[in-house]
Amino acid sequence: MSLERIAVVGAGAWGTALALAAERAGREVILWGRDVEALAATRRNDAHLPGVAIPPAIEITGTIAHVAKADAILLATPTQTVRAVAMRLSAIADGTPVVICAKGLERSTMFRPTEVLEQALPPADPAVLSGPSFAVDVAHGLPTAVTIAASEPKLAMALCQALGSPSFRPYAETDMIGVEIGGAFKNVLAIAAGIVTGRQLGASASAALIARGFAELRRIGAAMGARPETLMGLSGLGDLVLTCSSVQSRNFAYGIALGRGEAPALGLVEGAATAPVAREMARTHSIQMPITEAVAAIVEGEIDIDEAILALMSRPLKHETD
Ligand SMILES: NC(=O)C1=CN([C@@H]2O[C@H](COP(=O)(O)OP(=O)(O)OC[C@H]3O[C@@H](n4cnc5c(N)ncnc54)[C@H](O)[C@@H]3O)[C@@H](O)[C@H]2O)C=CC1
Ligand SMILES: O=C(CO)COP(=O)(O)O
Repeated sequence: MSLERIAVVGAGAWGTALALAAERAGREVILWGRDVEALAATRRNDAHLPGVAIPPAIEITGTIAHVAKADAILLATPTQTVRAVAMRLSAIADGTPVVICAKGLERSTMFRPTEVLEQALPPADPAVLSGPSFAVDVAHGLPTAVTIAASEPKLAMALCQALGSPSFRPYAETDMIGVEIGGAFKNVLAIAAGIVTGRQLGASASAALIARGFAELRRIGAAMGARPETLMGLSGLGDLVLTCSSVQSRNFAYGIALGRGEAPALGLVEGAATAPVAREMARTHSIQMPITEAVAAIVEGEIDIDEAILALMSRPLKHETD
């Protein structure tokens, strides 16, 4: 299977970075977005990726019908918009592989984005791309590794071959549930890690948060049918470490602001939208996820931060691996 023409849907930070990665991999690239007149004229996305030039070989378009030319579509808009965008694609994408590049869970249904896609765009062949990868790093061609999962191994490998280059290394996987759960839950945990940093609770607390957060991720992954090895990989542990330790992460930065008692900056914070869904999912599966519960309660304004920290530290003592 050869995927020569790649369309990227969504011209924000991640969509633009992925278009650049695909172009570097030698593909013919179409970047579709809303309101892309300025982007097409200047070939710069200064709002999202300052200082990055978009090569002329990338076709920038606001006409969704152009996406129909593609052999595969990378869907890189925020999670809560995946359904609406997939419905727009339904008029043009007939069985074309669609790769979800968003990280989160749909608030209204608790669905993973590939489940949304299966419902909103039934002929699409869903796949998912996730892992530790800041758009700015990918845009600048810094070495990055991600996971691409599709239920059909040949499709996962064809997508890796289409997008892989010396600076962008995708690994093929078939466990879409594990890859999506890792990407969605690490954002919630990154908010918690940001709160720890913003509250100046110390490096020991940060490390404990990551380890106990990872325990929660493995528990919910097992309940949802993810393979444990997937969560040990790039889209689980890898992305958890990245976003729980870098101020470049919007989720981590949002948590820092909360921890400092400041008003968080406006912008896309997927973990804030996903936290209440993650909590609901944990409760539905009777999984103990106290950090996730605390983040959901904080972002929903149900509890204050000091109360949440005290509650976490005062839980009944237990065996570590229970
Ligand atoms: N920025 C990053 O470093 C990375 C982001 N992601 C994920 O990619 C997804 C998108 O994030 P970013 O690109 O960073 O966000 P962004 O805020 O930079 O861009 C979002 C883009 O989506 C567009 N958009 C929103 N609703 C739309 C709709 N209904 N139809 C068409 N376009 C719409 C906006 O106009 C904007 O261009 C998120 O789920 C995020 O978690 C994943 C890996 C890295
Ligand atoms: O998913 C990301 C890096 O892998 C980007 O994280 P933020 O959305 O927190 O910026």
